[in-house]
Amino acid sequence: MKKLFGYLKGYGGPFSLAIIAIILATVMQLSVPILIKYAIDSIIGDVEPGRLQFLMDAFGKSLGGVVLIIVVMSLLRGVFMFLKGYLSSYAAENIAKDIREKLYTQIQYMTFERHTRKETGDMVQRCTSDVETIRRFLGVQVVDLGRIIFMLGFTLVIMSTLNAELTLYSMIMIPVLFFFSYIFFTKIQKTFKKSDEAEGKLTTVLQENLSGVRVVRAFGREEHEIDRFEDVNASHRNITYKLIETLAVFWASSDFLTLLQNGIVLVVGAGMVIRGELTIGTLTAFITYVSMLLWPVKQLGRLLSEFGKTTVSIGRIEEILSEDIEVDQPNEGEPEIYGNISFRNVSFGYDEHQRVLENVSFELPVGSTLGILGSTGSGKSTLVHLLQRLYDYEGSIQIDGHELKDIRRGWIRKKIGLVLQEPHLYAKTVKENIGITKRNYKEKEIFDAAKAASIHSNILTFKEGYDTIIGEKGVSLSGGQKQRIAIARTIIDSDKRILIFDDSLSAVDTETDMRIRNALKSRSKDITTLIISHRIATLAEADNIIVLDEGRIVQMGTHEELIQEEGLYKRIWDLQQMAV
Ligand SMILES: Nc1ncnc2c1ncn2[C@@H]1O[C@H](COP(=O)(O)OP(=O)(O)OP(=O)(O)O)[C@@H](O)[C@H]1O
Repeated sequence: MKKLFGYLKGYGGPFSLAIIAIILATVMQLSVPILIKYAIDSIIGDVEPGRLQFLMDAFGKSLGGVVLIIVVMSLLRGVFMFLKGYLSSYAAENIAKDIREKLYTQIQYMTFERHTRKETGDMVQRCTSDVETIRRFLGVQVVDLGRIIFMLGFTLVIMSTLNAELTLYSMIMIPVLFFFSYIFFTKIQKTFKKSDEAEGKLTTVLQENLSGVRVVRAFGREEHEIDRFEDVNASHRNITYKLIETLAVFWASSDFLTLLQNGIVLVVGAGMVIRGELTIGTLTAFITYVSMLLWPVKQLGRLLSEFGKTTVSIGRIEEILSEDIEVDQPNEGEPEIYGNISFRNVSFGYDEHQRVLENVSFELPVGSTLGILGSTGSGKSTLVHLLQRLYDYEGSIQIDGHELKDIRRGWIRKKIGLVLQEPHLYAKTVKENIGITKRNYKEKEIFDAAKAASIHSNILTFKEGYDTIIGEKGVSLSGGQKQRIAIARTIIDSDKRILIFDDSLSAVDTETDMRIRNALKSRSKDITTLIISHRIATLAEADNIIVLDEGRIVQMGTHEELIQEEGLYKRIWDLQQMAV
């Protein structure tokens, strides 16, 4: 509740005006039965107007005058309802926009560790459906709450002025209806949560399938994928069905209670009319007012159930907003980075029970190249993650003598260029993709980077050259072309003092691989480079090579040294030599 009102901050003005507008609309609505009573009793019939003498003074016995005023009031009600809709939507849309922005910013700064633990589909759902639930609640229900309270109070006052005894009869069902709504609200909350989770799972499966479509086709997993989707789809259907069923039971039962209440008033009221204790006009007004009285009670139930759903959504959003984010500490600085790297007894595990790196130590002077070889899962990418300060580590990692933990994350990442094996390219032009890190790259800089990455001549063969759009709406690139564009995108940035190629030359042939490495070397002699590769030819020219096995360095040396000693390096070298 506190959180919900927190969201309203800054939009109190439009919300208050919306509530005033809806109260005025309700006044117009509630006045109509009084006018009808007057018309029936005092204009058509011959009953003394009593408290309604003021109507007699204003309209005399003119039915036309009363009808006219009913029309005017209905029009005014329409105007006030429009204002309420306009103002509350304005506030709710802005609040939803604010929440989305907050979430997006949080996601940008959330620690990498938290990111890897979250399912993408679920996150997308929290940023869309859950925000939508809050928007709907604030845009419709909160303002309705003002109307409900006012309507309930005002209807009761009018009714009791007309006839206190019949008012009591009209209230019999109120506690029943309210209690019923409350139980329903408690029950439905869990189902709403389950429904949200099922929707999240559905989105996750869909998202995974779309992004992994090539793997699915390659392994002929279509049927398995369809089965998997059918499972989550069926479970989503079942939960939603149960939800709708429960809601239907609620609406039907509450309608029954309302009708029952109408019946009670009609029977008791008719008896009173027969006994001459009530006029027909008052009974007519009462029947209308009973519906008006029970509507807010029922709405209160609905509001409570929507509130249940909204609290679940708020909880899911707050869960993301309260996740750990990368926060700069006061001791973290922005020292000049040249590129001397030193790992001393570095150990790390994604969880406490399993070490992924164990006592890793090596020195990498500025401008030199380190080759990293190791079987899958041996910790190569993890080592690179640590260098980017994505995780905390044990031991010491120093860059130019500064402990990595004391260097601001944003600063060190600005200085380190990382090319992944499967880079993510944007659905933009080739030129925009290469120059993504800065807006104002000159064409020559883009061409030079592309040339160094051995992709320039390829790009020129595309239909629109550097202006060709990459991705679904444009050209489909091969794995090697993607890798080379990603290399060009990384090396164009002259701020980078350290370059990391995480198996990012795997999809290019040996010759292109060599051409790229030579071009990089001649571009800048003082950039420190780390190359992870399964291909010995890619690593052979490195100044130093480490071989990782289950997180430990098991061999270290130059290519010439390593092919002399027995071990993984020589075994792979021999195998690759044989293949050649
Ligand atoms: N985010 C993560 N959370 C938990 N465990 C992880 C995470 N990332 C990697 N691991 C585990 O850490 C170990 C090392 O993974 P890493 O990706 O560093 O290996 P790698 O040598 O780069 O492998 P590959 O050559 O296949 O890329 C593996 O056992 C892997 O399952």
